Amino acid sequence: MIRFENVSVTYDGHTEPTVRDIDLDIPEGELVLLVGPSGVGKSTVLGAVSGLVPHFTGGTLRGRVTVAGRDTRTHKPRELADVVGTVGQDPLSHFVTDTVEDELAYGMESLGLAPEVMRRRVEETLDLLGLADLRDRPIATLSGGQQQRVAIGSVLTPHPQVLILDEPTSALDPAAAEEVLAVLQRLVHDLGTTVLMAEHRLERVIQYADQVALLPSPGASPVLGTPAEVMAISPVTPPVVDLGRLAGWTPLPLTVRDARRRAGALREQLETRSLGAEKGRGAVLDLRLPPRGRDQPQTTRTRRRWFSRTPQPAPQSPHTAEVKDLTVTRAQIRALHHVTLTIAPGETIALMGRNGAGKSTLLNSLVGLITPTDGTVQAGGRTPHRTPPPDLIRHVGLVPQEPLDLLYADTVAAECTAADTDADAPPGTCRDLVTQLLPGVADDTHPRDLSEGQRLALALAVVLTARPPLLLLDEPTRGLDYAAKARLVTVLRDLAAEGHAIVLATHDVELAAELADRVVLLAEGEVIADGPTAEVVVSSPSFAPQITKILAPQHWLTVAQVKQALA
Ligand SMILES: Nc1ncnc2c1ncn2[C@@H]1O[C@H](COP(=O)(O)OP(=O)(O)OP(=O)(O)O)[C@@H](O)[C@H]1O
Ligand SMILES: Nc1ncnc2c1ncn2[C@@H]1O[C@H](COP(=O)(O)OP(=O)(O)OP(=O)(O)O)[C@@H](O)[C@H]1O
Repeated sequence: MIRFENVSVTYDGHTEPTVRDIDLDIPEGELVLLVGPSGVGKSTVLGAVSGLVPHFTGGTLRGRVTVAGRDTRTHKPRELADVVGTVGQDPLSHFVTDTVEDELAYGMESLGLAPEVMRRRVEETLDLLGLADLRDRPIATLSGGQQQRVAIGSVLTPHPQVLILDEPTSALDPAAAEEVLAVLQRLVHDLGTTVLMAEHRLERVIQYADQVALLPSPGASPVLGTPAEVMAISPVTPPVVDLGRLAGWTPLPLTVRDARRRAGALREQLETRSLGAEKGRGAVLDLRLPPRGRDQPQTTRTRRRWFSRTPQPAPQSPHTAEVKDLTVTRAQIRALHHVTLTIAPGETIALMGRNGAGKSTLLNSLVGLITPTDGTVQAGGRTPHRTPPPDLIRHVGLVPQEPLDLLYADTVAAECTAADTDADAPPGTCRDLVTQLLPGVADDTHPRDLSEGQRLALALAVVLTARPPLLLLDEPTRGLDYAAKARLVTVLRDLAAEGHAIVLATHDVELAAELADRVVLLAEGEVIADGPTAEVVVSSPSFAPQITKILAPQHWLTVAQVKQALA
């Protein structure tokens, strides 16, 4: 159904091809997962199928890509629209209409489907993707995850033979991600739809894949095989596979269920190693990194420091930020309701909860982009929405869900120079941070042409240049591979050790397990849980990481903890 014959893509201004000599044959009715490190060319491969590469991106495509027999070099994306449905990494750039229902119908209208068919499919899709309550909503008022669901729904309604999805679950909460993947699997099984999907969070998707195509490194040929075959050699692997490797299990488990069946001996071993732990529980609290609260002596940290200067302390309050009784109503929609929260220096908080729960609204309130309807917000002793941005960036910085919202310059180098100037930081500060986060980002690249992961690294570096004592990150692992995520974790831990408070809104349960001291769970705009990570995630099946599920009833969170216990 999809065939690549000796395909190379060279973007304008690049001397070397981004992807090289790709031969790939994807049969009809299969769900194939495209995996590989950040920036390796996954979006480029997907774009070559939908025709966006090279028709919209520019550059040169050599070789031949055919979809359902049509050559994508001679057929523009418009001429493939009856066969291929595409969801890219940025749903907002897709939308052509203003409301949810219109958007779901749009693709079918362009194909001239009968009104009664359109009506039925819109209703089906609203139900399948949990969008019925939002049907009349303007798209601009939806949360990131709600928009991603609409974007997926809008390509499903015309029932294309081929679906091309670039990180379709990146903004979805864990339960919504499962729902969307189950819908895709049903299309594959019942309608014979062919799905090619790139996704970094393998823990969410690997069990749905018939085959996995791995791009191991830039310019290398793809390796196609069963999920188990590819995971055995892949540089990117989910926690369940990492645990399998650590425990020496063959074949490697791909699902929590597989791993639980094998985990008996490991659990026993861990039980005996977790000295002092009460029976039936692991030593998770003992083994976690020492709490990074403000009482921790900073001298215990030996890791290299990221910044030569220490962050400015909050002037009056012992807290970095305080939210009291905050209510935010936006266009008659109650986004937050009586939220009270204090954030201490050195603390890392994961803000979790379903799509639309109010996470971004809370972060935006802390950075002054939203004015409270009721209640108060203080950050660094200031009231954010009344503080001029040049002053505020030294107290609180937000890396938004869409990093491009923060980037204005034409090149990476110009963006970094501007960030150094705005923050009054030594020249080169921002550029060094970009390199540390994601090596290999070229100075003269336009931020728009960076891969998703590279853009995030740049936006994070821009914000960190001002060394704000309060750092806010909205869904920071979108587009990041496991290695980039590990580097992000290191950076954030170092910042926390220096006294920066960090709040991440995230659906990435593995990241929360790895990094957060504390989890605040929001539901429909209210705080429904606030406590130590181990307690909050372990008691919630949706938000528990893979290792917790595999080793329950013991309370382990990450492979690193298990490794440390076995050492
Ligand atoms: N339109 C473009 N012009 C120039 N370079 C581009 C363009 N699009 C992508 N690139 C470059 O090609 C490389 C591969 O990018 P691509 O987005 O395909 O990677 P990816 O594997 O999808 O990354 P991620 O996992 O971070 O989304 C990157 O170095 C990127 O900077
Ligand atoms: N501009 C807006 N106007 C009206 N309502 C809005 C607006 N932006 C967001 N909302 C609504 O406010 C609620 C909270 O949205 P918010 O973006 O804070 O959720 P979230 O928890 O960050 O979601 P996600 O996980 O999907 O990013 C949702 O019901 C959303 O639809």
